[in-house]
This record gives sequence, structure tokens and C-alpha cells, in this order.
Amino acid sequence: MEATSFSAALPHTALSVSGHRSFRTCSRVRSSVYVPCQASLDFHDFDRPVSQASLVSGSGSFLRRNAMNGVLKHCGPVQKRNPAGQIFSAASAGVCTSGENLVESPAHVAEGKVGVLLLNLGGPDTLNDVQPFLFNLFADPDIIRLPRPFQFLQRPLAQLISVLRAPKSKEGYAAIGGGSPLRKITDEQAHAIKMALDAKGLAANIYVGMRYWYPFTEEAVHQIKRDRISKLVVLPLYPQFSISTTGSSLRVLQNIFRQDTFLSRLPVSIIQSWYQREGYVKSMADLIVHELEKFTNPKEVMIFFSAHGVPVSYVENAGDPYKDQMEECIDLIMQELKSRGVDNDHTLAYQSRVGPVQWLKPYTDEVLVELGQKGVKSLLAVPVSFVSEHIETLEEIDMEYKELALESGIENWGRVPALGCTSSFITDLADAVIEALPSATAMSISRSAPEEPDFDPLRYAVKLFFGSFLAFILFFSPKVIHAFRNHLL
Ligand SMILES: C=CC1=C(C)c2cc3[nH]c(cc4nc(cc5[nH]c(cc1n2)c(C)c5CCC(=O)O)C(CCC(=O)O)=C4C)c(C)c3C=C
Ligand SMILES: [Fe+2]
Repeated sequence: MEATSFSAALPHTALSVSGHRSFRTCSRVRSSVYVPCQASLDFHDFDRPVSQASLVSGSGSFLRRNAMNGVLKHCGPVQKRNPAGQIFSAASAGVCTSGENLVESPAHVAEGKVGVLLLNLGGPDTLNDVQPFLFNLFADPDIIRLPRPFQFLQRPLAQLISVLRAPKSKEGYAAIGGGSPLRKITDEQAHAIKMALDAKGLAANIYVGMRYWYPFTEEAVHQIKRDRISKLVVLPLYPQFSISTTGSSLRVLQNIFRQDTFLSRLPVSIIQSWYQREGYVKSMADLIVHELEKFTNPKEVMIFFSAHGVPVSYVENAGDPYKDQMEECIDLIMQELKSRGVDNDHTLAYQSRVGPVQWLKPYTDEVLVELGQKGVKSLLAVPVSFVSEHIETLEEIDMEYKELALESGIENWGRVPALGCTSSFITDLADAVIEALPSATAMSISRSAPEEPDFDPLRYAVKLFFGSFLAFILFFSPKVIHAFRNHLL
């Protein structure tokens, strides 16, 4: 497990990020830090309702308690932006409260209040949320990494792609009940981790901060500040580190913390990845063994690990450790299975590619077809990059890939469930939190905003002109249109 303080939290991306971002060296940071060029956040400007930050503490979630206190108000179906420029619709969250929602932390944590911040991706709660959720996702410069001269196109591009992709995504979310289960499951995991920590003698407030939908990370941090937490452990709910997931969430957090005196002094410990923890590996092996036993002939089953993909350029140009960590993770799980006498064949493939670029190979859909053609008859799909059920397990794997596999000649199909609240897994995450606490250190970066280069209107106009021209050519080239049709829409 890698637990680090804030200043050392993003070393992977500092190595070789090409072009579009600037490297700056922070005062207390030993190496260069990959500093995002996003608008910085200031808590004083922050007008988002606090109540959407999920807080599991004492008698249930913050939201639930607010509802019971009668401060739950419904707002009109207006779309707004938070200070990070993310779109949110007040109605879809169903909550619009003003400042009086201070949460009293339980008495037993009054001294040395420990906070645990769970970071996750977030997903649309309803079909109406799908397009604004996709906008937030594609507006993230860690998801669509544009070269520097094109960065001004990030938001218009996000708008375009989110509108174009929304119908397809909506179909997927409609097929799994009309929204993402991610928020509910993450809240349950937060509650379970709190209970596990309590059982180990650590009273902690657990917060949930999502990257692209409610409850946003900004809201969770706002609540952490209000609660005057004195030590914070940050636990991204991604076993492996990727620039596009953990990296993106940590950058948002870093931006918020560097702007705020209280937060920049708060001792923080970040668990960057935890795929190598024994508890996680053993819990995954337990689930696999359990599912294998459901097959008539378990020994003949191909164990098919399917990980969410990332574009190849993340790994090759930007130094994303995701692929290496994924491969190591699979090795560890297979070693554990071997030690239990399970030595089935296994393979790893990458799913969910989006857009007209090369993603990590082999692709899940292609491998399934090949395996069917080669005569594999029984296959157990193991989603491995995420620990809760979501659209890509419930729709992509359970529906699309299953159908493809059966059409390709595979006769017996099984799927390992996501870890969710499996008790051995939750206990291990609680241990990870406890182990990370001693290494918590303050970020201690000055409050000054990141330096912006002097604005030169002529240079800007020239860039805008050539940027738009190139973007136009790029967008309407037949190759790109073809790729968009096949992989985006
Ligand atoms: C480790 C997990 C994930 C990585 C890596 C990742 C990278 C990544 N994703 C997209 C684009 C989309 N992702 C979408 C949904 C989505 N992504 C993950 C996880 C990882 N993404 C999850 C768990 C979910 C589902 C959330 C839910 O609502 O249940 C979507 C939206 C769904 C869809 O339309 O398919 C998009 C789009 C990119 C481009 C990327 C790396 C650059
Ligand atoms: Fe994704």
C-alpha cells in the first residue's frame, strides 16, 4: 500500500506528462508536482449546498439526518455550475439547503477528530443527470487530455461530446434501472468502514467525495472543514492508480487544499493504491473461488479479468502506472488462487473504450470472440478495476459482453460480483486507514493562487484562430468521424 502525504501524492504524473500541462515546483515538494490548470476553488465563493456531502457519522448519513430535520428543500430544475465549473442540476439532487446544516460530530471524537475521505467517480442518479454528468466527465482535463494549444476547447468539446454520447449512455443507464447505483453503494461502503473502524477502536467521520456527480468532492471537503477534523486519511475507492481516476480526484483535492489556510495545515495521508494489500487480494480470490464452484466443471473455466481501459498515451506518454499495477494485481490474485489449488487458465483484457484513440489492449470484446472461436466453453468474468457494481458491470459485462460471448461459442458464463461491502474487504480497508494515520502530514502550501502567465491578447487571438482551424480539420476528417461513430456514439 502506498500512503503518502499530499505533497508526494502525484509523483507518477510528474514524470513525463506531455505538452498540455505545466510543471511547477511547490515550496515543500521535493520533486516537480503536476499542477492542473483548472480554475482554483475558494471556499468563500463556494455556494453549493453543504448537505449534499455525504457524511456517515453516528446515527446515519448526513443527508438522511437533514431530511429528518426538515431542512430538505426542493429546488427548480435549474442547471448551475459550481466554482470548479462542473454542471449540477439542483432538482436532480433533490436538495437545496443553505448554510445552517452544521453537523455535530459525536462526542467520542471531540478530541483529535479523524476524518476519512472516500473518493469515487460518481454516477448519474437519474436519466436527466446523464448529459450533465457526462459534461463534467469530459470537461476533466485528466479524461480528455488536449495538447496545450487546444485546451481552450475543453469545455465546448465536453459539451459537444456529452450531448452526442448522452443518448447511448442513457440507454445503458435505463437498462440498469434508470441511474447509477454508485452513490448508494459508496454510502453503504462508507457506513461499513465506519463500523469496522469503530470495532477497531477508532472513531472517525467518513466522508464521500465524488469526482463527477453528487456528492461532489468540494462539498465533502467543505464539510470536513466545518467539522474541524484534525487528521484526514484520503482513500480513493480505486484499487489501482490511474491519472484518469485517483490522479484526477487528488488534483481536485490538491487545488482545494492549497487555497485554504485550515486545510493546508491539516495533516493528511493519502492511500494512492491498495491492489497489493493481502486483504483485497484474498477477498477477490474468495469471490472467484465461490463463483467457480457454481460451474459444472470448475477446472475448465477460463478466468477472464476485465479491467476498465485507459488510452495508451496515458501509459506511454504520461507515465500512468495503471497498466503495470493492473498486471501485478492479476498476478497477486492468481498466486493466491494457486496457493489454494486453483490453477485455471486466466487472461486480462480492457473494456469500455471511448473515442477515436488507441486504448490499452487487448480489448475485452475482441478477446471474448477469439476465446469462443478457440473453443473455450466456460468463462468467468472478473471485473477488477472497481469495487462496486456500476454501469460497466451491470450493463456492459452482464448484458453486452455476455451476449457476445454466447454468440461466439462460449456456453457457460459466470461473473464475479464487485466487492461492495464484503466484510473481509471492508475490514482490510479499515486496517489500511489505521496504518496510514501515522504518516499524515500537512500540505503547508501557501495560499497564493497558481501563477498565471501574463495575458497577451494578440497571442491569444492567434492561438484561438489556429486552434479552431486545426480543431475543425481534426473533427471533420473522415477518420475521426468514423472513429466517433464506432466508439463514441
Ligand atoms: C478504474 C476505473 C476507471 C477508469 C480507469 C476510467 C477511465 C475512463 N473513463 C472514461 C469514460 C467514461 N467512463 C464512464 C463511466 C465510468 N467509468 C468508471 C471507471 C473508470 N473510468 C466507472 C466506474 C464508470 C461508471 C459510473 C456509473 O455511473 O456507474 C462513462 C459514462 C458511462 C458511459 O457512457 O459509458 C464514460 C463516458 C474515459 C474517457 C476514461 C479514461 C480516459
Ligand atoms: Fe470510465
